Amino acid sequence: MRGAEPADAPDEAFTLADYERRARALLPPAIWDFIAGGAGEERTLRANEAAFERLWLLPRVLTGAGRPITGIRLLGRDWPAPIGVAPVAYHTLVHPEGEIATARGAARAGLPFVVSTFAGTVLEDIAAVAGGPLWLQLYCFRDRDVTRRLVERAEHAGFEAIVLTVDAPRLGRRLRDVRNDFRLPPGVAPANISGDDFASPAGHAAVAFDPALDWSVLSWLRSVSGLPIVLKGILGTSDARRAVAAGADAIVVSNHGGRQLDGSPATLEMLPGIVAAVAGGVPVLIDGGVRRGVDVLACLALGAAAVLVGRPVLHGLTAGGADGVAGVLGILLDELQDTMALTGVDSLEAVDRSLVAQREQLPHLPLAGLGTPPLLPDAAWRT
Ligand SMILES: Cc1cc2nc3c(=O)[nH]c(=O)nc-3n(C[C@H](O)[C@H](O)[C@H](O)COP(=O)(O)O)c2cc1C
Ligand SMILES: CC(C)CC(=O)C(=O)O
Repeated sequence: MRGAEPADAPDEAFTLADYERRARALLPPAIWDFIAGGAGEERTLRANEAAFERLWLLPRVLTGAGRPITGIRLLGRDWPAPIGVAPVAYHTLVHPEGEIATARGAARAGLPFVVSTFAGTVLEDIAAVAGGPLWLQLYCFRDRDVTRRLVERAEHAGFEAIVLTVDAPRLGRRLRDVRNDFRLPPGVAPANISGDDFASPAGHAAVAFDPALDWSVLSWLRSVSGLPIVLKGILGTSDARRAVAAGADAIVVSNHGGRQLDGSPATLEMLPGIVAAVAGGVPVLIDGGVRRGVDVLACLALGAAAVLVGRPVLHGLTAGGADGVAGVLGILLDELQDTMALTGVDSLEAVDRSLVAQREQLPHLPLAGLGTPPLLPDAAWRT
């Protein structure tokens, strides 16, 4: 239960949870399930959000902090806030203008948009309305010509980075979709790749995705594009180190929103170890379960350079097209500013690990010592 919540879909949305309820009330159940669902028993899906419940922020008082400044610089570009739109397939499932409306909504905040390989609208059309950095998310297909053409088109259209998804040799077993025998509705299809039968996302991935990718894919990608390469789907420290050694320009700590390996840990739990392993070598982004400004600040306190947000953007798009996307991102940004002000910091450089504590590690709380393994093994807390 998140705060004072209305029982039904609210008329006005003040939180991302409000947008989620509105979207659920509007979408056909099988489409809702495709978006909301995860793999297997959805343990990882639940864990992503639950991990944030285990962290408290520790406010500092009388710090003299003024108006919060949320801007960051990443891969050579200024972002007005450390928040971007995660790559999500088929925005046309929930709104006829699909990614065009999403790009317009993100543009209002000037925030970046990572466009999926499976976008339902044309890359060049998205670029024409975008207002912040655009990155292309890439699935590497068995057919490297199809993959290469997609990268070349994106580069030509002004996309600024390639986000290679590395956690999907095939799709995870998403039981809601299996039970619903989920198919894309007529009129929803990828707009930037063609020739295959895309109706069943899992069936298509099984035949089209390269199931045997290895680290050499990075040098192949370098041979076809000069754009920065971001690896999305890193969850372990050794893979994070390997990514830096292999020349990745950034990584996204992600479990694909709990849609791939059910039983893998929450991204927030893995973040501190990965940040330590990477040791400043490349920026570390994170996605999975970010639903509030407090969650954004918690990720930054644990060393993330920025967060990506997936499902909430689709909820906004469902509820109100470009306005809804702008609404979702605007709420996150407002909440981040509130959180910074109330925590006593006015710039993101001032955000560090001393701002968070794992609730089980606070000795004076009744929950202390109940056996939950520490999220922050070497966490310092201030009392
Ligand atoms: C409906 C849906 C479609 C997705 N499509 C893609 C995709 O095409 N490529 C990709 O790398 N990740 C995809 N993802 C994963 C997201 O990029 C992201 O990792 C995840 O949604 C983050 O978690 P959140 O939804 O809790 O914010 C998808 C997620 C959802 C919910
Ligand atoms: C069409 C799918 C391959 C998109 C995806 O990555 C997902 O559903 O998680």
